[in-house]
Amino acid sequence: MHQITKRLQAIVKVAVRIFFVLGASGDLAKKKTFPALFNLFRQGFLHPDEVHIFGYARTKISDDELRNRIRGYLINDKNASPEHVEKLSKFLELIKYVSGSYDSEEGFRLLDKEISEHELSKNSVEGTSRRLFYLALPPSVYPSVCKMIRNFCMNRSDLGGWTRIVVEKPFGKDLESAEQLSTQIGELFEEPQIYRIDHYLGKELVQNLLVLRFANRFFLPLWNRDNIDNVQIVFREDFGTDGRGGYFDEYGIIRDIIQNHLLQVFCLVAMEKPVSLKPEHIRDEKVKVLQSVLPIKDEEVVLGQYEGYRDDPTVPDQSNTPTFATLVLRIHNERWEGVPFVLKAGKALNSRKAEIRVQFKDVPGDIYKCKKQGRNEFVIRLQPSEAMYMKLTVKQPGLEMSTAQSELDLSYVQRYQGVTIPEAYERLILDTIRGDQQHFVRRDELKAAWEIFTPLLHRIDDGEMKPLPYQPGSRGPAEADELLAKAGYVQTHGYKKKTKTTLNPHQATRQECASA
Ligand SMILES: NC(=O)C1=CN([C@@H]2O[C@H](COP(=O)(O)OP(=O)(O)OC[C@H]3O[C@@H](n4cnc5c(N)ncnc54)[C@H](OP(=O)(O)O)[C@@H]3O)[C@@H](O)[C@H]2O)C=CC1
Ligand SMILES: O=C1O[C@H](COP(=O)(O)O)[C@@H](O)[C@H](O)[C@H]1O
Repeated sequence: MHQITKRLQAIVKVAVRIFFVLGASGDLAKKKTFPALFNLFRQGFLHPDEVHIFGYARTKISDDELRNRIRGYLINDKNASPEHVEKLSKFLELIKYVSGSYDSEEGFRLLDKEISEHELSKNSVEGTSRRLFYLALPPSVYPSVCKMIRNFCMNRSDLGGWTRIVVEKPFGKDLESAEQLSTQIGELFEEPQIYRIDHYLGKELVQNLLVLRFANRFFLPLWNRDNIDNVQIVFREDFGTDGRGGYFDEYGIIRDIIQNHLLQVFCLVAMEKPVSLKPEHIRDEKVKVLQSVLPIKDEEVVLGQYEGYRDDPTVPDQSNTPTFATLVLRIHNERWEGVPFVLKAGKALNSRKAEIRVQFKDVPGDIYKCKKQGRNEFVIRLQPSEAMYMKLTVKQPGLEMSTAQSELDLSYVQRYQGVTIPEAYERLILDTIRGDQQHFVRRDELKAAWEIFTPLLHRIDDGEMKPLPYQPGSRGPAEADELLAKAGYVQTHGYKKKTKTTLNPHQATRQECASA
């Protein structure tokens, strides 16, 4: 009886949440992890009486030195109100730093001792806190870190609480290494404790994809091979490897962006309707569509490397690593047979943009000769300036009966004025606290993703496929545009999307008519 009461007390009291940012001295921690935690704190999702944050890394610094390193990423000129400053100083007080290695008991025992002290100081029962370990670390140290957590830092599950780990991409380098990593981690933690984060799944418009597809009658009958000619999923950055050349050269653009971020978006665009919104039902459908992807053909791949990439001292002089790739995925199923999905990603290009472009087939029985105007397209811009718009043919306003391309435009900045769109990491960290794995990658999903790309990656690693040089600031190799055209994409010439003015719609129409 006494034992039961004690357990009940523990469960009732258990509210303490502890975040561990392992690799706290690194780039991701300061730019993304701590800012996301701060934003959650500011908005009241993390309560100062319940939460504590530990940074952990080998670098020998004090609590204050860590706080000073991250402070600049939590405040800026536009956001320095007295209220913000006060919240920031309260948040920084919650952070402590422990230094230790990633493969020895000492540091992790010290961490556990600190947690116990904290639990007791919060009048909670030792071992009962909810512990979230964020591995902001190179994947090479995941196995040893997970072992240390398992051996020395777990909550006592029979007393309540939980332990979860968040692991960052890249999860492995190919099918074999990813499976090996999954097995190593899987021997230490159950799948529901493992959160494989892909921050593209936390982006507002990526989260909107299933809503768009399955909550709108418009799209249900159109979303298939009968109506859609081709789909592009594009990521462009207008800067190079930016001090991360050493990391990047080991992975390349396919492992850095396409195998994870773009493939996740691809799944949401192409998968079938899940049985329900339960995370497992959604992830089941993602796995199915990945398993239906046909082997990638060499002639449907264009690789590039920007000129100057190898000037980075951390990049080998003979590097064969692509910084750009365009490739075609084809799905062998009833919905998508014959529809090319063109995935394109590149660094040091002419703009920074991520978008999905669904191009529809030509109108049959084209009495308006609108084929020459260009095809209908549905574009979902993930960033910058979230938007979705449909390019369509309309009557040109005026006395003449002529047609023109125009757009139905939902730009978030205009439609949702004053609404702050949360950062991807913020949303995903909140999911980990809530125990919602919908927007995280399941082990079998990861395996299916690597199955698609491993043969191609091995041919590139072996030097059998070579990247073409391209000018920084360009669109990438011209061959990529040729591949796109071969895949069936028809460029609309002479159309430019109109940005909205502040005029009311009536005035705008009159002005356009006047100038027409
Ligand atoms: N930076 C980014 O924008 C993004 C990063 N990621 C992923 O997040 C993870 C962390 O990335 P990032 O912060 O950039 O990485 P860093 O290179 O900055 O490494 C993070 C920390 O890990 C420790 N570390 C670095 N190299 C080693 C090593 N060889 N062995 C042991 N410890 C090491 C260092 O801490 P110390 O020496 O103090 O122990 C370092 O501060 C990676 O998996 C990366 O792929 C994912 C998306 C974006
Ligand atoms: O994971 C990564 O993503 C970033 C791009 O993220 P975004 O949210 O700014 O689009 C990329 O720069 C980096 O190379 C890659 O590792």
